[in-house]
Amino acid sequence: MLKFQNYIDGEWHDAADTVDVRDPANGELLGSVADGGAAGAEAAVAAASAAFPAWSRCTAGERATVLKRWYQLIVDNSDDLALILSLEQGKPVAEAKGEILYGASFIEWFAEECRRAYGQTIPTHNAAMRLNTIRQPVGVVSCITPWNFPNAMITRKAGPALAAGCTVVIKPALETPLSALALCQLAEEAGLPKGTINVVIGSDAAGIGKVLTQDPRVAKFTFTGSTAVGKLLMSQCASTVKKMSMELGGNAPFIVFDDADMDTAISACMATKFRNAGQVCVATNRIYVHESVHDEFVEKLRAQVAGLKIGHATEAGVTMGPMIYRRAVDRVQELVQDAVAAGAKIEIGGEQLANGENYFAPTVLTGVMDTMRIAQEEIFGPLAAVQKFSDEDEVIRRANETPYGLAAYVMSENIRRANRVVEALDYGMIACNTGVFSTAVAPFGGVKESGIGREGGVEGMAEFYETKYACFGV
Ligand SMILES: NC(=O)c1ccc[n+]([C@@H]2O[C@H](COP(=O)([O-])OP(=O)(O)OC[C@H]3O[C@@H](n4cnc5c(N)ncnc54)[C@H](O)[C@@H]3O)[C@@H](O)[C@H]2O)c1
Ligand SMILES: O=C[C@H](O)CS(=O)(=O)O
Repeated sequence: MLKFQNYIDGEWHDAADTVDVRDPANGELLGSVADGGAAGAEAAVAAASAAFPAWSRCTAGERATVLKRWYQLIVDNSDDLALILSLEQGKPVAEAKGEILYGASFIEWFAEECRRAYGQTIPTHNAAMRLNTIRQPVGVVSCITPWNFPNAMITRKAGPALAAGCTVVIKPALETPLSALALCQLAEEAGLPKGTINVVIGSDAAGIGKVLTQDPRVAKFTFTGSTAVGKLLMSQCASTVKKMSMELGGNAPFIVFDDADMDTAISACMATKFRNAGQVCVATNRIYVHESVHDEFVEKLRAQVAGLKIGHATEAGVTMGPMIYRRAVDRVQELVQDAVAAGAKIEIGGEQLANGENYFAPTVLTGVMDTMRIAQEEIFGPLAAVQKFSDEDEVIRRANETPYGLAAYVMSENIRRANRVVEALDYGMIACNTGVFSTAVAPFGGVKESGIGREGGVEGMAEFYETKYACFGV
């Protein structure tokens, strides 16, 4: 059986115990990984702390050179990385390849951006003083990441952190550790100095989390995952007043106005709803369709959903794989049953599939209401919940009636309406007439209970610096 280790201080470490990694499509054992636990996290923080002085003293150009080598190695090995990702997470290989290249783009872009970490000379308020600011890396950054994008959610943090001169400790999800370890293998080959990047795997997520959120040597904690866990980890960071960034849950509205281009709306809805079997933080969660175009939309969406090819990630032409584990399937089934019991109608799907215990049929429900669980909760599965609306003010009010505020989607060919609605929606990111908008060059993140801070763009670079103000008496 394949055995994998934790990567700490530039070395590969075994542990007394191991955790199994399985293919969610069929339960096949892919290998076992050393269970590093809290002790591993302590060692990783110590390594990152020891490596920080030298790495932060490198010039931006020196860091950029190493990071660009890492980027190129990821691109050169993207087929292998995609296969590893698909086997442990379940998404079709083509989607996994897209994630690998998307993830690599954060390393490439921030390797360049760190050269522009400018300070300021400030016009003085007092002739006897000279004022300026400098930007310095915050220090050791601890990261906890989810299973749904096991490569890109790491590089979206490690890219800017390392570029800024920080060092990182990463705890990936237990379901998908292999992608993180493969990134370390390539980081080592690229020449990232020992201790700059560390990955600790463990079944004791809470114990590892306490180290990563409470060790005084950690300057910043960055988390991507559910809002519930994010709130817990935020509270744990308070004891040492850590800088934090939180990329949390979503409940995205997808609004189709009567002046939408229907083919665009259908294509965007398919992309945002069924990518990764709906296990995406910015996945469409509530579909609001103007009453005048509702039936046409449902008929066309249903036809597209019927065309999805379900199967194993490595099977040619497969466009949707399994969900990550059984309890996720059971929860989607519960949401369907709750909605149907309250009057919703199953247009297609609505049941588990015979492909395997983690497969749920891509599903379209109509007659959904905002009061149903399916509209109140993050679905995180291949379940499209459609409801009607009558006018713009009504749908904006309904779309905003959620504690979440990550992503929203507006389908309209009317530029004036699109601008009005973008300004009125309480979300961190809004896509108009498109379904996939995430990029390294723009700030990704949410408001309200969807998170704090941004990843990507100049805002994403700033997350890993402190701005120091210096005042000189002359
Ligand atoms: N906003 C974003 O960018 C974004 C991106 C991806 C996923 N997500 C969200 O993540 C959720 C799905 O991912 P998930 O099921 O892995 O989320 P999760 O919150 O259950 O787990 C996320 C990570 O936290 C760890 N974890 C869980 N409990 C912990 C604890 N007590 N202490 C320390 N670590 C702990 C897990 O092991 C995993 O590594 C969804 O809500 C989705 O919206 C958000
Ligand atoms: O689910 C989490 C990811 O952030 C989605 S995306 O690939 O960045 O759009």
